[in-house]
Amino acid sequence: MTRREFPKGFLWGSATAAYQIEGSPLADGAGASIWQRFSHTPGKTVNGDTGDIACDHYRRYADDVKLMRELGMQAYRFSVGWGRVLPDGNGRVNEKGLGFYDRLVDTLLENGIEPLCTLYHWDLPEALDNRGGWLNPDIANWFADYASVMYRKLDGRVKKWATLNEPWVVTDGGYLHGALAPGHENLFETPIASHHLLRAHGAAVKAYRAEGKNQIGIVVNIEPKHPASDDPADIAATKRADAYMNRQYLDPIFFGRYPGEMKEVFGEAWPEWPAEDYALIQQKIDWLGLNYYTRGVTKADPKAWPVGGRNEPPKGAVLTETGWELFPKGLTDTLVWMKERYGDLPLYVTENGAAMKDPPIAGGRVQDQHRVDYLRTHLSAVNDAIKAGVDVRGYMVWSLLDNLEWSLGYSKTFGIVHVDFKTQQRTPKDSARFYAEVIASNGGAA
Ligand SMILES: N=[N+]=NCCCCNC(=O)[C@@H]1[C@H]2[C@H](O)[C@@H](O)[C@H](O)[C@@H](CO)[C@@H]12
Repeated sequence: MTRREFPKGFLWGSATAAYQIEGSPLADGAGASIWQRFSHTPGKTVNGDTGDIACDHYRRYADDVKLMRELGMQAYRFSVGWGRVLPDGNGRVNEKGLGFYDRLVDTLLENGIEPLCTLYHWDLPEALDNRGGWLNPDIANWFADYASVMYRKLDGRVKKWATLNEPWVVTDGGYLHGALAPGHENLFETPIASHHLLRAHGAAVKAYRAEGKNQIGIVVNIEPKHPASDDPADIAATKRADAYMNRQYLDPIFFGRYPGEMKEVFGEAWPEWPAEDYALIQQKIDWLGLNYYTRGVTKADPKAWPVGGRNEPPKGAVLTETGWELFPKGLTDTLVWMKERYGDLPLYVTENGAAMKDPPIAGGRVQDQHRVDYLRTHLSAVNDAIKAGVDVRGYMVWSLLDNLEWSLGYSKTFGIVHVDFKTQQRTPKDSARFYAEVIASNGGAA
C-alpha cells in the first residue's frame, strides 16, 4: 500500500439523504414530499419500492450514529426533509419534525462527528409542488424561509450548510426525462426549474448572511465530458453536454451568466432572465461540494435530448451496477478544473461511491472488494488533486448505508454498510473496514 498524505484536519465522513434512509415519511405531522407521491405511483420505481421504511433511520438514528463513531467517522452529511419541518412547505413549523434534526445533530456532536446539513436533497413538499413547485418563481422565497427556520435552529452546531444537492439531476431527472419526481417530461419547463433552483439557492445564501455565522455552499454533480471520437460532431456535442451538466449551475453563481451553449441546447425553450435574478444568484459562497461518480463520453446523436449527444462509454470500459464507467482520473481532473475555473475556495468531495454487485453476507462479512478498489483508486485521485494544489478539505463516501436508490429502489446498493431491509440489521462491509483504516491513518491506508 502506498502511503498517501492527506492534509492535517482533512475531514473524513459519509453522506446520506432524508428520503433515501429515514422512512416514517408522514410520522409526527410530517407533510408528504413529491417522492412520497412519486414512489407510490405504479411503475415509477423498480419493484414499486418506496421510502415508507427505507433504513428506518428516523427511529434508528442513534444506533446509526454509534455505528459511524465505531467506524471513526469525523463528519456526516445528511439532508433535511423539508416537509417534515414545514408540512405545507411554508408557514407553520412542525416542531416534532424539527425536533428530529435537533436530536440528530446533538447526537452527532456528542459522538464527535461534525454534521454537514443539506437543505434540499430532492424531496420537495407536495404542497408546494401543487402550487407549481420549482416552476413557481415564489419558490425562492419559500426556500429561503424554510432555510431560515433551519439556520435559527441548528446554525452553530451545524457549521457547514449546503443549499441544494445536484440541481442538474433535479431538473434533468424531474423535469426533462421524467425519471425522478415530480416526473415531468418538458423541454420548456427544464430551464425554468433550473433558474428557479438557482434563485432559491441565492435567496437562501442571502438569508444566511443575515443570520448565519458559519459557512454555506452548494453541492453539484460534475463529470468530465470526453468526445467519443475526433469527429467534429462528437466534439460539438461534448461541449454542449459539458455546458449542460457541468457549467450550467456554477457559471451563473460565479460569473452571473449561463454558458453560451445553453441557447443551442434548448433552442426556443431557452428563456431570457432579468439582471436582478443574476444578482441574487451570485451571492458569494464559502465552499463548494463535488459529487463525483464517473466521466461522460459523448457521441453525437440528434435524437438524444437535449444536447444532441448520448453517453457512450468506450469498448472495454468497466462499469458499475448503474452503468457508470470507472474513471478515477476524472475526479482529479474535475477538482483541478473547479479550482482553475471558479477560484481557490474550499472544496469537499461530498459524494463518491459505487453501486456494486455485493456478495451475500457470509460469516458476518460482505466481501465487497470491488468497492474497496473503487474507494482506493478514487481516494488516490483526491490525493493527486491535493498534490496539484487544490484546497480539498474533506471526503464523504456515498453512502453510509445501503438505501433507496430513487427510481432504482433497493435494487442498487451504494452503502459501505449492508442493510437487511427485512430485519433492518446493519453489517459493515469490507469497504467499511477499509474506510475505517483510511480514516484512522488520515488516508495512509488508501
Ligand atoms: N451517466 N451518468 N451520469 C451519472 C450522473 C450521476 C447523477 N446522480 C447522482 O449523482 C446521484 C447522487 C445523489 O445525490 C444521491 O442521492 C444518489 O443516491 C447517488 C447515486 O445515484 C448520486
